[in-house]
Amino acid sequence: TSNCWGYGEDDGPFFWHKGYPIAQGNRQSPINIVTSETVYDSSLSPLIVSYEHCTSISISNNGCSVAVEYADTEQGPVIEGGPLSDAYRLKQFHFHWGHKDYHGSEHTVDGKTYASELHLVHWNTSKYQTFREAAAASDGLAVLGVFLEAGEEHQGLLKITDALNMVKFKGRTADLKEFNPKCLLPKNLKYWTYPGSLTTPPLHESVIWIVFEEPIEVAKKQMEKFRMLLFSQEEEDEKFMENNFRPPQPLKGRQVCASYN
Ligand SMILES: NS(=O)(=O)c1ccc(C(=O)N2CCN(Cc3ccccc3)C2)cc1
Ligand SMILES: [Zn+2]
Repeated sequence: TSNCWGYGEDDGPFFWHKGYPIAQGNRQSPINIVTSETVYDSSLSPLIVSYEHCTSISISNNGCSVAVEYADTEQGPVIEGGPLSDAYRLKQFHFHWGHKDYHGSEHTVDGKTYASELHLVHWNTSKYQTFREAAAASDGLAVLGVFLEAGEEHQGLLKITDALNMVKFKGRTADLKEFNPKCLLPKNLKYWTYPGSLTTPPLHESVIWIVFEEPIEVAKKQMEKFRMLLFSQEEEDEKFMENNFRPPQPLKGRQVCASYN
């Protein structure tokens, strides 16, 4: 899909509102999470992550990130509980990252930026027939956000970072079977949750965000492998894929709930 939007000086997040007016809507993502203003919500039940049956299909460079896709089957990996009233099935996960380790995440915490942010994208299969339909509905998607910071090598992520050289160019896809993303979640599943949007066009306000407080550690050399990916196709001028993050958007009166006190 040749997008007419990107992350450059002339097609980046500050221009997206021209093609997608919702960019200036009332529940846009990401946001800066001000921890002193989050509200502990004792009614939030524990998040239930059922990733046992994990049939990953492939890893692909879609020109704005690198994504691992999952089969759309009944017994696929699902999440429920927490702020969710229905079961949401995992469709794909992808990452956002910076030119250097000091920035790259989309959400920020008291202004702190992380090297990268992993998004596990799920859709409400109780209420909608397809991902595309759910992606346009106010309670259609639930995305888990995991912060990545530079530190120890992440064993679980090695299978992903070692596959990146197979999808260097935009439009490339490679097999990636049986990858279970449970290993990418932090030990502590304390989270913040708030109503938001897709952070890329079409920016639909259809996401219940669940952002884990605890980052996972990945090695600097693993982060560097993301930065050798390209936004561009094989024949085009080489444009390294980096800084593919949208900056924090206005909260517009929304409340961020904490799953813990
Ligand atoms: N960064 S993020 O987690 O917020 C995120 C970004 C993109 C997607 C995603 O898979 N798509 C966005 C919608 N698009 C398909 C589509 C649907 C309706 C209309 C047009 C196009 C694919 C999901 C989550
Ligand atoms: Zn994302």
